Amino acid sequence: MVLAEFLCEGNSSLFLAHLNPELFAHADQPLAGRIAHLEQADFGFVLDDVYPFTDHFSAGIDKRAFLTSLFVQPDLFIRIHPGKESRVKKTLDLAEIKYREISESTLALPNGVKLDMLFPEIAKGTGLFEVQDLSSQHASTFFEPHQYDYWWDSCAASGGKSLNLFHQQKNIKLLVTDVRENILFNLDERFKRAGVKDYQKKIIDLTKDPTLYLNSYMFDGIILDAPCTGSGTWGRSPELISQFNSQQILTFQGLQRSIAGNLIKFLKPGKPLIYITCSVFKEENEANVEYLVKTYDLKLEKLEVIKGYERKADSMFVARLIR
Ligand SMILES: C[S@@+](CC[C@H](N)C(=O)[O-])C[C@H]1O[C@@H](n2cnc3c(N)ncnc32)[C@H](O)[C@@H]1O
Repeated sequence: MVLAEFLCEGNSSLFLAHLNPELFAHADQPLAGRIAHLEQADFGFVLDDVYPFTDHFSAGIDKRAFLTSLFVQPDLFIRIHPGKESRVKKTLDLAEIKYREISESTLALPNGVKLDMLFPEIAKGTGLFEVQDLSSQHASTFFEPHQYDYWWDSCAASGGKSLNLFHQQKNIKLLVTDVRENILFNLDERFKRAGVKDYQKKIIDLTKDPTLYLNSYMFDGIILDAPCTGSGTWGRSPELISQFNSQQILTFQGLQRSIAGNLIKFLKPGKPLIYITCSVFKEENEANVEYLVKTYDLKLEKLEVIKGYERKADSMFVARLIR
């Protein structure tokens, strides 16, 4: 507990000042310095013990930077609906909320800001912004939809990625599916607020062949934002680290392969499958891309390990594969 206070709260911890004044004397250092201090001192602290799955990391992940980021609360990111930018920023300025402007429409807010109290009009159905992690917003730049395309968001949940798609290109047809009926009710609410009316919705378990539901549909793009370990998001929910067992990685890999395998025949030749995870494990990321390329003769156009840990955001993976 004392070590957690030292790492997460630093010299703002009165608890630490009271319980361990000796350690408190080092608490004004930056986080990297506090970690180094604990490693050298006699506390038995080993940074690797905090997240014992680093052998599974995707290529390019800086182990020490990633582990260090776990002691910092990620920011809360919003993506403002087109045309609503000045209205949202004015409300935040009036409430004296400090935010980082990532772009004209993307803001980073301190975690814990009560957006529903600041913007009560949202509860009445006014769409102003989407709460969406920065890395998730970045992954969506891989969509590149064209006018009049027909897209399928296959694991849509409450529709975060679909809304990105619509904001990139209004004139598309969209099918959203998920295995969970309830989450698609949330999608309806969210789409309504965002003014999106024209979409089709189906509840489908994609571990089974969906031909019965889709007949001869063919899509210009398919988004597979796959169920995954979520290992790139555990900075927001560190309790999940201790509950996780590395054998689960291959279970998710199997699920992701099975879902992907059931989608591909519905993709028009020459069109993209956008494969996304919020995992930092290579088995769910590069290894799956390699598998999909080999098994279904897809062409890898580009992929990216999105290093959210460098930007107080989640870490994710995205690949654009062409049939
Ligand atoms: C990472 S979430 C998707 C998040 C969403 N795309 C967004 O941007 O908010 C993965 C989704 O896959 C769905 N899922 C899990 N197993 C599935 C299956 N067998 N068939 C279809 N969807 C499934 C889950 O219900 C969950 O909503």
